[in-house]
Amino acid sequence: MTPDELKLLIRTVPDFPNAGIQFRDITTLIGNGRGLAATVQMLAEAAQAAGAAGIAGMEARGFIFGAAVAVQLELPFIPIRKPGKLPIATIGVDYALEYGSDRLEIDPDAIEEGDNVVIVDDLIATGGTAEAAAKLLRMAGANVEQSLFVIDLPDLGGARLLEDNGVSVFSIMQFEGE
Ligand SMILES: O=P(O)(O)OC[C@H]1O[C@H](OP(=O)(O)OP(=O)(O)O)[C@H](O)[C@@H]1O
Ligand SMILES: Nc1ncnc2[nH]cnc12
Repeated sequence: MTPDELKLLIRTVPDFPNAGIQFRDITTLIGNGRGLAATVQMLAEAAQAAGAAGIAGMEARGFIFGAAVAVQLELPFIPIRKPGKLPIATIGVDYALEYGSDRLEIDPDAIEEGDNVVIVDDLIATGGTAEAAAKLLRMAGANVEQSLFVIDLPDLGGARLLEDNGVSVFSIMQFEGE
């Protein structure tokens, strides 16, 4: 399947979770087996090209794609979790969302110093989540140079924010001015 065909599998829901937000829902993409497989394949090829030694994914939607990419490449998966979920002393970063704020935490021992870790998530909007993830992974010793997304919303400037932080951005599809 092509990126344009995959884009047709995304469901857009207006005014969710707040008025004015066009919610790009991946439920309909992952509900299509061929679509899910093609998406994971594209992300895995990009992760391999970036020389990934590990894949990090953000709870919850980033777990779907990140874990699948890690399995495909036989690489470790590093879960970046919402607060209070890990049963150990964590390191964490607070961040702002398109519709609210949150916090991400990881196991500080999950990464070997200097490991090339690639970030995978379903969507980049303001980039706040991915910027926080990159900061956390770097605090834990990772080398973070590449991030991969199924969807980019360029109007919200997240990709630019990440590039300004030294993290390249790859996305399969974009929703711009629509
Ligand atoms: O670029 P940003 O403006 O930071 O937004 C993108 C983030 O928002 C969504 O996650 P959400 O926090 O809604 O959580 P979920 O994966 O648990 O649904 C999405 O999965 C990204 O992680
Ligand atoms: N517009 C949007 N659609 C789906 N997930 C999102 N996360 C942040 N903004 C989003």
